[in-house]
Amino acid sequence: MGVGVSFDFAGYTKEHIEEVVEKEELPLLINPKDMPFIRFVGEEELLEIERTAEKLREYFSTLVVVGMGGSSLGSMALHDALCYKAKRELLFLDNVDPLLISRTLKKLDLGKTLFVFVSKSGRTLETVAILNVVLEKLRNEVPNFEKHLLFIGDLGKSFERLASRVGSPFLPVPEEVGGRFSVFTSVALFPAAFVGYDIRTFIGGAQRAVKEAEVGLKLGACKFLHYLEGRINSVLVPYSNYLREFTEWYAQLWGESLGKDGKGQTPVKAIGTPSRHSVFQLFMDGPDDKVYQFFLIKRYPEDLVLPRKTEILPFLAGKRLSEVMEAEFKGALRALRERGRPLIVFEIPELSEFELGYLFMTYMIATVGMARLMKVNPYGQPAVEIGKKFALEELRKGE
Ligand SMILES: O=P(O)(O)OC[C@H]1O[C@](O)(CO)[C@@H](O)[C@@H]1O
Repeated sequence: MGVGVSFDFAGYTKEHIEEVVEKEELPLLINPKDMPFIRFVGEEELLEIERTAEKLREYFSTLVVVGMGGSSLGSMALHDALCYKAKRELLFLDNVDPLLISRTLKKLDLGKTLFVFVSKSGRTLETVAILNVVLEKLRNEVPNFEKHLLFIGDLGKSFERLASRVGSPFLPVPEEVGGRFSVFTSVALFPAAFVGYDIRTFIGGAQRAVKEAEVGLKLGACKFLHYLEGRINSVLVPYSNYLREFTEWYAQLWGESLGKDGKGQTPVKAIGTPSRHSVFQLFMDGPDDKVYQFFLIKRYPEDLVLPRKTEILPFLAGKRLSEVMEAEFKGALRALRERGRPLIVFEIPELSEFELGYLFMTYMIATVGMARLMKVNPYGQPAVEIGKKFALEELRKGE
């Protein structure tokens, strides 16, 4: 088990990257003060999450997670990758899009549905708006509506108070762990446990990544060197539809953590193989302003073999779809390499809890490492707050 990472430094040697890591003393960042997310949930808390999930699974077949940004993206990414083994339905409401909310609520069997509201601050506009719509509906349509609710958030904030007022369970998130770094807290662990994923193995993968923190730090250092060369875009190309949400999670992590003080590297998402037929022309022939991260799944949970005699392309006969995928992957790497484009390659043995834990944690470590090199604070998102304030002002007009 474990994720293989190889760097194709395009202009940099392995020694060069290691020199940056050493010179800037990045390994010193691996401590709970600089990286609060490496302090994993304790056994007691883990048991509480597991027990709550187990109990609620008896009554509910569907879980709807309502949360914005870091309060749902990690959970979504994990579920996207592991959905092939989910034992319950898991849905997400992460936008106030009226059509989305209305259609989702209409199709739910409310009697069998549990809603989990996730917000560290307990004040996020979108989450609170959806919460009120759902609450009203549950109050009108199901007996003991409070049994259909669970709240996750920071201790002492409004979600804890609301949970106690309505009599619903509440799971805390450590205050010092920011939303986009919270995938190893109740935020993502509870939904994962509810649908039947092995959250201990997921944490185990992350612990391995902390032990092998030099991988994450080198990832950060490598991307930083390319950033200095003018590579202001960071492209994620997973060869699997099931890592699409991982790229969304990554976009928040990389974007919100590093996009500060006029600096930043724009996260770009491009799923292999469809991206070959859309943006690859740009990747090959456009400006050299991107650093690429490719992800190959070595063993898919399900595979299909083509017939022994195929139409139109005879060389496909007897091949597995995963082989076609790998050929596409290798072809794309070779083409970009020949153009001198910088590549980082992840070989993921399989879509499993351990590998995902490793991947999430490696990227969080890389983010903090990169932030140190860029001299920005990876935590907080002051500029986001400005737009939030203006949106509230809009809503308060005419009060
Ligand atoms: O968990 P909360 O407080 O609802 O915040 C949701 C998201 O909003 C942000 O604060 C800003 O987008 C994110 O950093 C965070 O993950």
